[in-house]
Amino acid sequence: MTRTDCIRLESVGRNFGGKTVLEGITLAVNESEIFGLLGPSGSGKTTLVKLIAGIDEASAGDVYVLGERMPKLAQLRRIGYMAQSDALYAELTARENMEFFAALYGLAGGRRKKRIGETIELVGLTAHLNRPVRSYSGGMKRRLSLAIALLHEPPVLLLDEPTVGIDPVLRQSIWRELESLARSGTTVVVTTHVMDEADRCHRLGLIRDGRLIAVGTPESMKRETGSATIEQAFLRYGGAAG
Ligand SMILES: Nc1ncnc2c1ncn2[C@@H]1O[C@H](COP(=O)(O)OP(=O)(O)OP(=O)(O)O)[C@@H](O)[C@H]1O
Repeated sequence: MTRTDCIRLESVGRNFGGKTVLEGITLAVNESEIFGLLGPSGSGKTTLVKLIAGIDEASAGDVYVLGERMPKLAQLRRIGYMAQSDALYAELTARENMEFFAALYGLAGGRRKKRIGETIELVGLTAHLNRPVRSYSGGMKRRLSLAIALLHEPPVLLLDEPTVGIDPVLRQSIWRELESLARSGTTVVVTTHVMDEADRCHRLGLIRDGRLIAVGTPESMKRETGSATIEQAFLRYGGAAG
């Protein structure tokens, strides 16, 4: 099957002050792929996702999403981004939050209503739609943030630890949805610490100390390192912290 690059990073680096957080990242993510970023805490996963989302700008190299050099404001409508810390309005209800973001993404009328209903259902919050977000638990806020990232059916989904604080049953249904979205053409980049989630990704990028130390399918990574699990493969590639 011929597939095109959806996200392309060329020699990307990011420094904060004198500190190098990402260095020499070259990577292509295909259309319709679920690509997982795996790495220890502080290895640079969030920074990389923010560069792809166009929320932050690379200090070196180039980032392209759907052929456009990032950052680019007009890409907002083509990207669904779920940050690690929830960007929600606590005093507004879930519905009001969703209405706000739907308007920002240019969703109107019947489509807006339909998408709010569909995405809130997916994350299991339909019964809580009219409650103010300040009364939500941490896991409920994560779920609402995920629903918002999915609202406008973006061709590119960037999810930073989307299932933290979400129970295993709901986590399964969210993964099934991500797989179904990918089958219908959505490109998904997801950061995770959860090894069984890593196994569900089509390909993985292992990050350590701001560098991409390996890229491949979960199976090829296990085979190449003679490992039974992704965790073991990661350690054999040199992913151990410290
Ligand atoms: N705005 C910033 N200014 C200075 N340093 C930063 C900034 N943002 C990130 N960093 C540093 O960059 C490094 C990578 O952080 P990042 O959040 O990308 O890691 P991560 O792999 O996503 O970690 P975690 O899994 O804990 O979320 C860390 O050392 C962090 O302190």
